[in-house]
Amino acid sequence: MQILDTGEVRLHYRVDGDPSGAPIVFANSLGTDLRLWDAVLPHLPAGLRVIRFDKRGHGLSSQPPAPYSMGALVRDAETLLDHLEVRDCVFVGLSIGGLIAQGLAVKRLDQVRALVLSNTAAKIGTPSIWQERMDAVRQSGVEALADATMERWFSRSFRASPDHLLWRNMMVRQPVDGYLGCCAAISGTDFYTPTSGLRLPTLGIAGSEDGSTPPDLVRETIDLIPGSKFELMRRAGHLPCVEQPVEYAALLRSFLTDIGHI
Ligand SMILES: O=C(O)CC1=CCC(=O)O1
Repeated sequence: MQILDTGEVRLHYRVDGDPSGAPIVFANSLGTDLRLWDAVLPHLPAGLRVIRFDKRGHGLSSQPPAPYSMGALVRDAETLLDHLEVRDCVFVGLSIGGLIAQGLAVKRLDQVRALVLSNTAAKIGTPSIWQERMDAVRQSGVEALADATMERWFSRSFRASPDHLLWRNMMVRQPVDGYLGCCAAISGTDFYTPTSGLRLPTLGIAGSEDGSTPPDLVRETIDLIPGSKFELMRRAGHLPCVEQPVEYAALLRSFLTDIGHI
């Protein structure tokens, strides 16, 4: 377990794989921690330096009081990558992790050479949707959202298996400030204009049963970046890396090969 104290927040991160390999960085979604990628890692090509972290207010990172700004979340990733002396990484961001990915690519092209925008968009939801969620959490805690969230996160077939309950547990154990803080950051983010200016290899991944960022929404964002590629994972929800880790890793492998990262 490793911790970086940025002065604003203590960030929990993990580095696996080959310390001198080509870097790949994973940023997870609202209500999940870096274990989101556990099942994908064993299926990644050998020789990568694999970096994961818990964004502020999630997992084992510290919990500054809500609200957070997207600028702060991007700065956390930037500070961690500077600390680890990462240049030219492939940054894989899922959902809010994909917003962080877009913000970081706009700011630090020296750190990011390619993007994987998974189950994300340039703008996710509307301020009124996020306000409703924040009100519910303030009143009744994160658990109040859990059942509805499972329907957005997972396909019908995955929800029929008890495995999805582990992810429900992960979600309800996230600190209230972390959850609220990230809702506020998402609510205040519209990256359509900056993302339209990005020129770097990009892979978009969507899940056919994603109730949070449906395929058309993901595609609309991916199409903002010329030359990008889009993959639809069938029978998967918002977290295809959990439901279909082998297939998800295969998409990453093929993208990494295409761009000459491995
Ligand atoms: O909870 C959800 O609906 C899924 C989600 C939206 C943004 C994010 O990071 O996760």
